[in-house]
Amino acid sequence: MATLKVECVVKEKNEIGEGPVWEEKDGCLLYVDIYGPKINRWNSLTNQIESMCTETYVGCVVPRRSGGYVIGEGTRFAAVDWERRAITTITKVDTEKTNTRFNDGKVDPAGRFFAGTMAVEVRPAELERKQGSLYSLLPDHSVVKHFDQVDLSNGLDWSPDHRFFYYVDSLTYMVEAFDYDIHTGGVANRRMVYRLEKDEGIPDGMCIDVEGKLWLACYNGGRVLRIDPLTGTRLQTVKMPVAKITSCCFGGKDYTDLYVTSACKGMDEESLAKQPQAGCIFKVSGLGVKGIPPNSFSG
Ligand SMILES: O=C(O)[C@H](O)[C@@H](O)[C@H](O)[C@H](O)CO
Ligand SMILES: [Zn+2]
Repeated sequence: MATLKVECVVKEKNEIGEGPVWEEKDGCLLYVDIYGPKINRWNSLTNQIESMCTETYVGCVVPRRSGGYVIGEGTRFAAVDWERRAITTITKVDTEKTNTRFNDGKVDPAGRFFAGTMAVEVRPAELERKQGSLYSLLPDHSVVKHFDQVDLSNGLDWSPDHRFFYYVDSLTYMVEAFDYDIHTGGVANRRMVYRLEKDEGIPDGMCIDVEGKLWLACYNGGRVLRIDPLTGTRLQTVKMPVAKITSCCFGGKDYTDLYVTSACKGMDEESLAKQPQAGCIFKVSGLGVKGIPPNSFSG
């Protein structure tokens, strides 16, 4: 059995590091700093970081099958030409709202880009409630609104057999499941999977492994949890060296390493001194489990 190891690999701090995605072809980790606002790309072989500023808060970035990326930025879905460092609007959401922004997002196994919105925070986790919605951007660039009344749209992923969609609205302190129809891209039959315990903090980003178990980043909880969504039980707790853990994805050789993002926004000097790695990105190895390669937006 491999031994568990937690290493700080990206030492450049993010205000809110989020949305990690492994790019196998170049051995790179793609992620955003929501408040940078920036899209970043860390090369695991050279240890170099390439960055690109966005106009406003950027919640998520995903690869695009035809090249480049798609982002959920402010209230628009936009296309990124990484070589040219150019961003063009695809379409807007939340057009009737004035104070929302995209947060976490991910591509489903059929190439649809799912991303949710939330009210812009006054302080971390302090915001006008019920302002968010969950959307998907389809290959023809039309948008589906799946539901509204969301407080803080966050982690999402699909079961390996595509039958379930797992979702976090952070302020519910739960992980929830829906039945998923991979043919229509529709979600139905919402129910609770796991409720966080007090010291586990606020549920944030998450990803799934090949065994269909969820890896959940716990903001203010300083840990990542492995949860069995079918039984609703916590299988494992991985303690991290900083409290504000925001998201995770599998990457590296055969997708056996878990890359974990964190934040430092809103921390005072005293807690920053105690947690000098807040905002950095960590690699957890030796978990003995594999992740699933990320999907690319097909439009
Ligand atoms: O990373 C995110 O998803 C949010 O945009 C952040 O603001 C925090 O994680 C949130 O405040 C904690 O719940
Ligand atoms: Zn998040």
